[in-house]
Amino acid sequence: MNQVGNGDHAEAVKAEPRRALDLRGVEFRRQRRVILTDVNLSIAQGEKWVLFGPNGIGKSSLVSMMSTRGFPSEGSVEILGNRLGKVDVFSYRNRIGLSSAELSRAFPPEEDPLDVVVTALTATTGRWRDSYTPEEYGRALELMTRFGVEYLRGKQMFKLSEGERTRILICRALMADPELLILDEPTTGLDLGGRELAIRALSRIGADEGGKAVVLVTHRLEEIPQGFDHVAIMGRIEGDESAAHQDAVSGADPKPGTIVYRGDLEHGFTDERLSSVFGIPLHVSRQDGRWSAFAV
Ligand SMILES: Nc1ncnc2c1ncn2[C@@H]1O[C@H](COP(=O)(O)OP(=O)(O)OP(=O)(O)O)[C@@H](O)[C@H]1O
Repeated sequence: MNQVGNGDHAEAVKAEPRRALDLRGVEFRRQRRVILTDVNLSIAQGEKWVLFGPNGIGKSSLVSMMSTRGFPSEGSVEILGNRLGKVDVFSYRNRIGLSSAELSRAFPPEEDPLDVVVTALTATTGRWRDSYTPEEYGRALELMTRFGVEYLRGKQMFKLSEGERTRILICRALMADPELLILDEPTTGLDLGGRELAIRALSRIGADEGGKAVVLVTHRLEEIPQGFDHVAIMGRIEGDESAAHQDAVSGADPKPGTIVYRGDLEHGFTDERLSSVFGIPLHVSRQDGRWSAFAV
């Protein structure tokens, strides 16, 4: 926490809230294709954001940068005050909780799920020479119990079902009580009961007044937990005339993705915007705090 003396008080009142994430003019290119362009997003500590968009728009590419695993081709990414590329990512990676399909492939196949959870404390994927205290293992088990997977202790990661793996990764993401929590499609592979339990747990995280910033990535409206009040909606960039893009984008490639709306969730999900993003007429509704959309 910032310590401010009396003389600094007026300054502190005027100061902007601390940024958990700050992306400016980000472009992401792979194999001469522009995947993302002109991405600008600022997330303050404590804010709960949904990153929403259709398949293949670049959500996971964005997550790779937000979680220090990818690097922008242009622009800047600042994470918890650390500029990507300027500060050693290992000095702050353990302050970021991440759950993603890409991360799930990083663990040794025979790793004990309990170790997958506890190793979040050192931001490592594999228990080498690190040792953890009984209290730390206790917390890992407590999380596994909360997500109904305590019975997986002592098993091997490669034998887990997709839904079990997903739950273990959510536990891992929460283990180090991170300042920035990034959950990329955290309900993938969960059955109806598992999905609803996960959404309930995520709603509690959304309602948490603490300083944790959360980014929840999804392409399903009905999986947005209550308590999340900001949304960044991704869509394809219109009129992509720049010379750089003409060079880089081949005829068959889709236009680059970008953020077409950022702000409060309430005003983000309109029929018009979602119809445009998905290219099909949609009607959006909200009942008992849960969102849904259907083609009309
Ligand atoms: N390393 C890479 N090399 C080439 N193309 C890539 C690479 N990584 C991603 N892409 C392409 O970039 C686009 C965006 O992919 P990304 O996985 O970020 O989308 P997404 O929004 O997360 O999709 P989904 O909702 O289907 O998971 C896709 O067309 C994908 O094929």
